[in-house]
Amino acid sequence: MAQGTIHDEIEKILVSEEEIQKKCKELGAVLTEEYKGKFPLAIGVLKGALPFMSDILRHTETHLEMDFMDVSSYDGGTSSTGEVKILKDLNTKVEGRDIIIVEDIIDSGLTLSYLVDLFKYRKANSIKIVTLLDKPAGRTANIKADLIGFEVPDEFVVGYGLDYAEKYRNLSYIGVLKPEIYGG
Ligand SMILES: O=P(O)(O)OC[C@H]1O[C@H](OP(=O)(O)OP(=O)(O)O)[C@H](O)[C@@H]1O
Ligand code: HPA
Repeated sequence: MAQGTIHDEIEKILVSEEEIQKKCKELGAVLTEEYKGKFPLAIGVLKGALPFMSDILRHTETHLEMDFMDVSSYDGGTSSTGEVKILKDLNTKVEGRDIIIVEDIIDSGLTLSYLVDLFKYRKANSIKIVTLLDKPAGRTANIKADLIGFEVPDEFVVGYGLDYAEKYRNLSYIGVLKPEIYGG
């Protein structure tokens, strides 16, 4: 990796670009099987899920519709505020639809449990959760994903959609920042 770039700010890589791409292919094939003959609504949770949504759905070989919701509970920091705010709602009706929620990470689980309750209330026919990362040690809400890419340890991770203070989303891998980056 080139010196003098954002890569210098990464202490270690937890999941490489190659591992992520291989997993997107595998998970896409699972979705292809599960939604054969159906027309699911894939909902990406902005902004973090954007790279994963793009990569996994390119390997999902069935008709599907895409929409996005922007919810936020981290306010740029490293711990959840505990309050989920809708910043942008869907343009699509959820009633009667088979929903695939695409997330980058389940940490406390608050974001997803809020969304699952919302889509149940809006009368979805079925709801499946697909997440690239699962951080079980962070969990406070009782929620599990149906499809998980990788389990990560109890550390704040960045890259491939995941940010710290809105930065690092453009890395092609998942890593942990050097401690001095949080210093100031
Ligand atoms: O399980 P939780 O503890 O709720 O954490 C997971 C959520 O937190 C992050 O989003 P954030 O609110 O930071 O918004 P962002 O995707 O725009 O960065 C992440 O992208 C998930 O959506
Ligand atoms: O570990 C994390 N990194 C970035 N964003 C997050 N949102 C929840 N957990 C995380």
